[in-house]
Amino acid sequence: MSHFSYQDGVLHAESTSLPAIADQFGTPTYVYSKAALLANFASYADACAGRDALICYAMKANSNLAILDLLAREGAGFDIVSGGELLRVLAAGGDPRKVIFSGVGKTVDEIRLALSHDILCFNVESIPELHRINQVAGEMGKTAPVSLRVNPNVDAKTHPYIATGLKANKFGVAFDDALDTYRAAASLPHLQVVGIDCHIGSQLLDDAPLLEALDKVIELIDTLAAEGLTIHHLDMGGGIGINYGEAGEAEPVPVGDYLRRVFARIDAWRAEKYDGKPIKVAFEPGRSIVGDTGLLLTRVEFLKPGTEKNFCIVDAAMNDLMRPALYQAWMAVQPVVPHAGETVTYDVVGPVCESGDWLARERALAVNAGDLLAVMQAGAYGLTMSSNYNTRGRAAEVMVDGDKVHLIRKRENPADLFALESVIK
Ligand SMILES: Cc1ncc(COP(=O)(O)O)c(C=O)c1O
Ligand SMILES: N[C@@H](CCCC[NH3+])C(=O)O
Repeated sequence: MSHFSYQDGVLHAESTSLPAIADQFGTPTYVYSKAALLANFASYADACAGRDALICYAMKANSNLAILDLLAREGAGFDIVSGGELLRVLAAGGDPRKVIFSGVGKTVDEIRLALSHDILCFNVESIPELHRINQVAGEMGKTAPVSLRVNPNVDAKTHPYIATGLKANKFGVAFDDALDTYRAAASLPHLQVVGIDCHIGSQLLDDAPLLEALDKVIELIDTLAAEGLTIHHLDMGGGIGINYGEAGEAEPVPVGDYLRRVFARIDAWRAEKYDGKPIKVAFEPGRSIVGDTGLLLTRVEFLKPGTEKNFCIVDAAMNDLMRPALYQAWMAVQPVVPHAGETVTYDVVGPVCESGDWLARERALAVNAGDLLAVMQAGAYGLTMSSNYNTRGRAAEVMVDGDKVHLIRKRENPADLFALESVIK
């Protein structure tokens, strides 16, 4: 069920009208639905019920403290990629013992911070990183729990910029080198090998590549077991996509179906080959938790007809939502109050000084200056990837809960943007 719907001809988030939000908070503003967020998390949690499983929300998708707090209260763990993200988890009251630390370039300070909070494990991506973690753990008198992120060389069949599991990608340890890398990890005194991880890419609509990766990972666990190395947790990464509403776009696999297939394979393998030994299963979903829970509310500034193209110039821009500029991503744009009128084909663009500053191309819209538009499915990789380019403050963020609206991030004002700068005296 969508938590964004037209009621009496006006687009609402739950039971709150978007024009009321624009009046109160201005535009551009990210608008999230609390009910949608909880429903998405529940689709993971329900499929994991009764199992030794952990859902580590990949907070890079949307790291607003209000979102982290709501998910932590539902029992979520977190997949982090920086010390800053760990500090956000702590600020939101999340449990560091449910934190998995991913990423190819963890610094000494970040490793120290993570060890001081006893995180669940480090997903390690190279041998030099193993040595660095071993050294820091030794200096702190600790043992660091590690998993290796293996790169199963599976084609995720997604946009090349967001595929991560191929040999040519910077991520993970090559599958063929995994055994040696595990041996290296096991030989280091301040590391404890606990798990295995893989993440092959994002916005996957079909789970076949994920299951193919799982089969390869299971094969590797068997090889490791034959060497006396027991794996206690298996991390499937994230990657399940959402429907962005483009014509002809395939439906994403339902989360529950995917998880059930993962568990079925793991159960069959454990019974047949792994002597029924326990294994915790972790998932790192990002987009499928928050993607369809948010939209970007923007107002039309000008209509600019042209000989080759017509432009609908809005007050949101690539700095607010860079997915279209960065990946040529297709995002749905809906009028907040649809009205009869001439339909014209527009490129919906922002005020930033770049030709790449567009949010949508070739869209048929009946629209006037001053109208509100909603860029849909903007809850993931929206505000977290935004910037201050052109000294534009980041958008406000609000969370709707029924007919209540909570401001969860104030709009940045220009003075905030240069507050850290100083002129040379
Ligand atoms: C290591 C890791 N885990 C999880 C995710 C979350 O992916 P998604 O938002 O596609 O679920 C990402 C981003 O692609 C990632 O790099
Ligand atoms: N940022 C990407 C997804 C990549 C996820 C990072 N591993 C997007 O907006 O689609």
